[in-house]
Amino acid sequence: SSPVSPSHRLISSSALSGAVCIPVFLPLTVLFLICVSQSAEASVLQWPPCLPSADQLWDPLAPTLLLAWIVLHALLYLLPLGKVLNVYKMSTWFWSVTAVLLSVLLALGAPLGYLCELLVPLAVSAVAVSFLSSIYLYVRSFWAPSDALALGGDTGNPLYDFFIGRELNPRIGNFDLKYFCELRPGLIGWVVINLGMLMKEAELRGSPSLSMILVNCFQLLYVADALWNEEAVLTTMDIVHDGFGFMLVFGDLAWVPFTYSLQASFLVAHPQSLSSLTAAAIVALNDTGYYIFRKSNSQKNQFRRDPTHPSVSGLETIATATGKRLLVSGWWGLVRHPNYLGDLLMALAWSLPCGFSHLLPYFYVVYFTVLLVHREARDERQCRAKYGLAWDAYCRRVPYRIFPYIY
Ligand SMILES: NC(=O)C1=CN([C@@H]2O[C@H](COP(=O)(O)OP(=O)(O)OC[C@H]3O[C@@H](n4cnc5c(N)ncnc54)[C@H](OP(=O)(O)O)[C@@H]3O)[C@@H](O)[C@H]2O)C=CC1
Ligand SMILES: CC(C)=CCC[C@@H](C)[C@H]1CC=C2C3=C(CC[C@@]21C)[C@@]1(C)CC[C@H](O)C(C)(C)[C@@H]1CC3
Repeated sequence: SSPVSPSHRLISSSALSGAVCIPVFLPLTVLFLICVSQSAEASVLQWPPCLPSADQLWDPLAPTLLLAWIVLHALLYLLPLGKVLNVYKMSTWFWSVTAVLLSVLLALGAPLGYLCELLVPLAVSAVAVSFLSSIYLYVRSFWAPSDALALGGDTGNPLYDFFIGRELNPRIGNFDLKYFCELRPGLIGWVVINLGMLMKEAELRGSPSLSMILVNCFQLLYVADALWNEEAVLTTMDIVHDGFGFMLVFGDLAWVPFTYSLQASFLVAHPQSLSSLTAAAIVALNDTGYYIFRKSNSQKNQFRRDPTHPSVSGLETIATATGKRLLVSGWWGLVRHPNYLGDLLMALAWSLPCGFSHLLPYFYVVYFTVLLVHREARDERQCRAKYGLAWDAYCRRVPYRIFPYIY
């Protein structure tokens, strides 16, 4: 007789091999990319590939700083301040606390530029914390009731379930682990690493370059926007559908801070000169991307919260069998994912200050295009299953997915 429970689903061999290879391949990719960004050649195509030597991997200061950083954010999250939505703590105020703390540290002369030397051991520590946290999440999921498990995260295959995550929203009391990790230590850590690179450049060359200032400002705007609009993260696929396993833990704690900061890390060792005119054009591109990203996300969020609100009540919609309506005019009538379009324009603007001499600063644009195209296909499948014929009607009415007249 088969020991497979009825809730267990069959997984393809390609999905299983992905779940086995990715936890090895992605951490190595992070170390490789940091190493390339700091090497003189900065070539991603160099053979043999650039990897840190064994003695570069470890510095006892790195895990100490990382754990202190995570604990600081957990304590700030636990403070009884800020609005609570369901069990989620909205704490925009806490962004200002972090900013004040950082300013005090800088005023006291904290050598933030030293983060540049610590990048590799910090990334190794973040990978170790990701593995340990994912093991904890996997084990504790066996005590969770079956309705707390993510669809698709309970296949019965330990490797796959460890990777995808069994439990949907693991919590310790009211402390939601997924929501905490998605928006706090990694995302804010990314901004701090950028700032460290800016300080390092100032130490080396007397002042930060225009390229470095642009990269820091663009990415700070992106992170501040995410924290300012933190309610919106509650409706993303990651929070609503995906289990909290290695993929998301590693994505939040290691991938985001250490690969999203590659442009800043590249600029420390590879200074670029930028004319004011080029800088102005890049700022215009980033602002256009941000405008599309913010307006389209806010339009959908407002419509989902209150379709009778004056800012969205005049928009054309189609009805679906679920009772929910779909927007077919405004931003969501331009393409089916206007928010991805804005995000991709910003991604390009973050790379352009690094010039055209190297591929590495464009890693983020390439990775992000692949991620969003894959995500769009996944969302499309879920929406078709949810809305059926109404979704097909929406697709006929708005034929392009991300880029008008192209894709
Ligand atoms: N920087 C990064 O690394 C990443 C950034 N992002 C960004 O995160 C943001 C959120 O992205 P994501 O969670 O993927 O998805 P979206 O915010 O695009 O949400 C998709 C959902 O919106 C609803 N929807 C789709 N079309 C319509 C319509 N016409 N009218 C009304 N509702 C509609 C559907 O849900 P329902 O109908 O159930 O409400 C659908 O499932 C994006 O801006 C993206 O760019 C995402 C991933 C990584
Ligand atoms: C290769 C790999 C490990 C992929 C894992 C994917 C994750 C890195 C991303 C999945 C969805 C994300 C979101 C954001 C960051 C990256 C991850 C975690 C996000 C927090 C960035 C800021 C945005 O404003 C956002 C809040 C909309 C966004 C939500 C999704």
